[in-house]
Amino acid sequence: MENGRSINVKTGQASGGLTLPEGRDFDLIALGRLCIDLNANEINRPMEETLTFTKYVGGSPANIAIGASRLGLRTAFIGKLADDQMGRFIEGYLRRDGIDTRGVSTDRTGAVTGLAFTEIKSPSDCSILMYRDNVADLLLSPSEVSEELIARSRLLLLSGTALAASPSREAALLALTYARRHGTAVAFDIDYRPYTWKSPEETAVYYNLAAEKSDIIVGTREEFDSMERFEHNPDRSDAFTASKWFGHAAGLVIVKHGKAGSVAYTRDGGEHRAVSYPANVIKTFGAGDSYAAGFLYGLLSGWAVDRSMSFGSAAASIVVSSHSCSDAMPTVRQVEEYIARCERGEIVAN
Ligand SMILES: Nc1ncnc2c1ncn2[C@@H]1O[C@H](COP(=O)(O)OP(=O)(O)OP(=O)(O)O)[C@@H](O)[C@H]1O
Ligand SMILES: O=C(O)C[C@@H](O)[C@H](O)C(=O)CO
Repeated sequence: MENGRSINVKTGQASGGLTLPEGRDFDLIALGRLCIDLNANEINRPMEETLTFTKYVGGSPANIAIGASRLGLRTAFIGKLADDQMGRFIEGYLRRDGIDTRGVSTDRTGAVTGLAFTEIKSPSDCSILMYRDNVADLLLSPSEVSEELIARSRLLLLSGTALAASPSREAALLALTYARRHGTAVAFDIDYRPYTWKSPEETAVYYNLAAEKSDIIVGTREEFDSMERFEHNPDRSDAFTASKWFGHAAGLVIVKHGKAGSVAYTRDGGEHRAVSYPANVIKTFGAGDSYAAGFLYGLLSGWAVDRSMSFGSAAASIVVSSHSCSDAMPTVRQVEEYIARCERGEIVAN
């Protein structure tokens, strides 16, 4: 059965058997970094030749939270900001976007805001230069994680980079404990950023610890590979990956494959494949965050897995067709209009 651009290869329950709590004050609470993107204005050339940048709020979990809020989800954030102009810029942006920031604390030790300089050599050749020394986001401490906010939320979105260093690592693991204690669903976005970790072994150990307590795990094939260094999956099989996590708390495992689309496996045996929507791509990054926001919007709205994947895919096409990530996060109407335009053949991929 097809739903837009997703196909139920093996149908399970529409929701994949996943039950998200109802009757909470927040739909989604994100935990992780709040940073700044500096996207090159002179695109289609290396960063050595760029002179000017546009400043946006960045950080994968920040992008996802902004995307969720723009889609109408009641959204909160747990994180730590630098005590400087960048930190105040970010907090003001989140508040203006309707995101509850009472779980966001401010560092007083002189730590700084993480910067992501983005290089757009071509629509398909983009990279990110990240400055992450002494960043405030990794100083989030366990005592700054609000159990109450997590208990009042339907879903906790945990970004894997929060596990990269202490005390943020312990804060993230404590948030998972709170979520399990209060029946708050957990979506673990692997979000592997190599430069933030000391070794691949450390990455694998902590990612596996977090994933074992997660209901939904989403990542690229490469990100799942980084978690499987102690397993034998020579074919890099997505089905093998999913089956591993159904032996723990997971009910839903999504593997993203760039322009080729995505595949979702559910504990009840479902397998759903979604193709990407056409896009006039400016830059590829931001796809994962917008996909996650759109997909989680669908699940939290009670939609079936395949419909949620299709919606997330359309949101991703909108963001990769834009210069920014956070600013470009679409509303429901914008996603629906984009889908309609694609169905009328009005959008041609570059
Ligand atoms: N070039 C593209 N054109 C259209 N859709 C795309 C493109 N690249 C990615 N997408 C969509 O976005 C989804 C997630 O993209 P991807 O697999 O690149 O995740 P990611 O690597 O986490 O993204 P990011 O680059 O933001 O880190 C894909 O499943 C697809 O639906
Ligand atoms: O996640 C980061 O730190 C970088 C992001 O801010 C950037 O927008 C991106 O790469 C999104 O995928």
